[in-house]
Amino acid sequence: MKEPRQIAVEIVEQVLWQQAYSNLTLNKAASALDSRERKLVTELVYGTVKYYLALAWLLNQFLSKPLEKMPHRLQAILLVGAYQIVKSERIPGPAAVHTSVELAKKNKFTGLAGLVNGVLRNLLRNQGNWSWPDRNQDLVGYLSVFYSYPRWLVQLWLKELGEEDTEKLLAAGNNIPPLTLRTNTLRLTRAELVERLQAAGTGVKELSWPPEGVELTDFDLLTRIPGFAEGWWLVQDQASMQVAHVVAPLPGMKVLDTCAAPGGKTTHLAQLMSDQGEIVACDIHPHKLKLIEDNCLRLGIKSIHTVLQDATALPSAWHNRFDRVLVDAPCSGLGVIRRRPEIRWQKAAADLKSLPELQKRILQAAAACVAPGGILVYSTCTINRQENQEVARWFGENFPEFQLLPWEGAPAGEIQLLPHRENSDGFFLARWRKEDK
Ligand SMILES: C[S@@+](CC[C@H](N)C(=O)[O-])C[C@H]1O[C@@H](n2cnc3c(N)ncnc32)[C@H](O)[C@@H]1O
Repeated sequence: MKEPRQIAVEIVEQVLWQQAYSNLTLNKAASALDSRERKLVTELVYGTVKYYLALAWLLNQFLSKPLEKMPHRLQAILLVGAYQIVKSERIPGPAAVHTSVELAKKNKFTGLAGLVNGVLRNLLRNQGNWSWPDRNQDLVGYLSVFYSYPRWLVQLWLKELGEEDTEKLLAAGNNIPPLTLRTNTLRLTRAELVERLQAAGTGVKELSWPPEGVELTDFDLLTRIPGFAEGWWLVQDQASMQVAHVVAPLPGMKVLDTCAAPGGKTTHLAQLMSDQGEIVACDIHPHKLKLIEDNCLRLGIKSIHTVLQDATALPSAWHNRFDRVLVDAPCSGLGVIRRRPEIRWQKAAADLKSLPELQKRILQAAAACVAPGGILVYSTCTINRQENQEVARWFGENFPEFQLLPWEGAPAGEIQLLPHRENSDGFFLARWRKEDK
């Protein structure tokens, strides 16, 4: 059986240099660990991946050869060690140094164990005197290194949000997000869910909004929380839970969800419709349709049927047919960085370029499917004007038969939710009504 720090180092290596997802890789490793070990590995992986740039910057101050020139496994050992010294509040510095030296030896870097020892000891000794890029000389460099984000992303947000909001957003993206569940109100009420979770020893509290939302305050492993197989709940962020309420479908309606997998919002729509009516849930990837179907089965939903469909080319037979149409578009995901810290390293500015074109094509196809007097909602989980406000503006200019339709909290008919303001994921929503001919 491998020890937790060894597991953490291996996962960090896979996430930083082999494009692995931290949550999936962690889940796979987690089942073999006890609760204490799992918490440690989770903290080390998320913390090290998140603070990669800041930790590399600090390590490089005490290395004669750049960190980036070392083998990935050795870099991972040094980074995990540095994370424990720089950011972890519960691991004593000397223990972090000692365990990192042992890891270097176990991973066949015996000749470099002295270097690991020296660098981490130096880092520890200089606590309180670490130097960062000069904020006055190089604001982008400072924010990028201190908060550990790529330069292009800091530049993008500085341009869009200004210095104050950008700095708050960068800090919020490093916070540990709350774990929230949506009650499956087709099976039980929120009060019943809270009662049953508490009876099983899970710490839980009701969210002030939306009415189905609860936050887990104390739990061990998600899969051990009662009610998963019984379909009592689904994991969903508070911002994401807003979307179905903005779509606001009624029982008996015809609803089209153009980009529906894995089914978080589409199953929420079914709940709000008391599972009465018809929801057509499309996705372009066949394997993802299965995720929607599995969720429907677990949650006991019958009103959703899945269709393998490219949303840029929706069938003409669907034109003017749907009372509600949701476009929860493929996007850059910059609003969910606090949940998936590797997004910041695995994406590049160039990856964002083609998205607005795709989003516009989907919106255009979706607009044709809205029945007269029906409602169209556009949402993304990103913070990037080109994919959000710009796409919404383009739509408004090119589809005059649609009028922005405000809702409580969004008097302009569109809203950008920001993690540092709402303590939720970053989300964008816009809503229009099609004229009633
Ligand atoms: C943001 S996710 C949707 C999340 C989903 N609405 C939920 O709440 O669980 C975007 C989805 O769009 C799908 N997608 C990407 N391009 C598409 C296209 N051209 N047509 C239909 N679906 C597409 C992706 O496979 C992905 O599942």
